[in-house]
Amino acid sequence: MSKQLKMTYSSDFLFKFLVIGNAGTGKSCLLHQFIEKKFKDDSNHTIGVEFGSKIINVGGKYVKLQIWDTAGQERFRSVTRSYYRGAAGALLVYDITSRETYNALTNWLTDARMLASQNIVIILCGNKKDLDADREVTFLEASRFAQENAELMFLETSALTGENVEEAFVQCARKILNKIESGELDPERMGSGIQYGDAALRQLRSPRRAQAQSAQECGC
Ligand SMILES: Nc1nc2c(ncn2[C@@H]2O[C@H](COP(=O)(O)OP(=O)(O)OP(=O)(O)O)[C@@H](O)[C@H]2O)c(=O)[nH]1
Repeated sequence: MSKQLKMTYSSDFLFKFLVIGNAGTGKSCLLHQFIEKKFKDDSNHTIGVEFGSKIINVGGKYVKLQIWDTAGQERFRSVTRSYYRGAAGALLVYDITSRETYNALTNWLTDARMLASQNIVIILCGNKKDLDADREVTFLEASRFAQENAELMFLETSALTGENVEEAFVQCARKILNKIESGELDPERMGSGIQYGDAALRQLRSPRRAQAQSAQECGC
């Protein structure tokens, strides 16, 4: 199968992802930039949740990300919280030009670990990196925050220029894959937020089919 076809039709894993953080930090724009490779310049507040999906190649494995972009506004919190369950990964977004969005990170982290899973893999994204002149949160303090909070991964991103957007999703997916490979995460555990994709299922099924065929052939 050609690489292009495999990208279109097959995946080894499916990961459920969340994008969380205060309203106006650029969550919908990050998702749009990731999927469409374009800046969404007419972005309105998200009502409840929106959905996007994309297949990425991580170290030779094809991973389908199913991404829930949640509304940051408090009035939607009860709806958005109901989508956290069983998420394997999350982008936790603040706006580098707004200290208020940075100060809210601890609450978002607590929610994610309580409602999704204690093992959820989170990457902290300081978005609007292009607005450096208006910066209210330094790179250094956010790096320290990330280190002090169970070693979150951390990147500054720009949904406007696209800088580090793909990297954020890929780094998060790579960490989940590493945890699967090391046995720390079990895709078969209920609520892991991970499923085998169609390519992996074909591989899992084919040895059995081969066994059944050889049993038939030998008549036992
Ligand atoms: N300069 C700049 N502006 C951005 C960037 N990302 C988003 N914005 C702007 O920030 C505003 C909010 O972006 P959204 O993506 O709608 O924010 P959100 O976090 O999804 O907001 P809610 O849906 O209310 O939670 C919009 O006016 C975007 O144009 C960025 O990287 N750079």
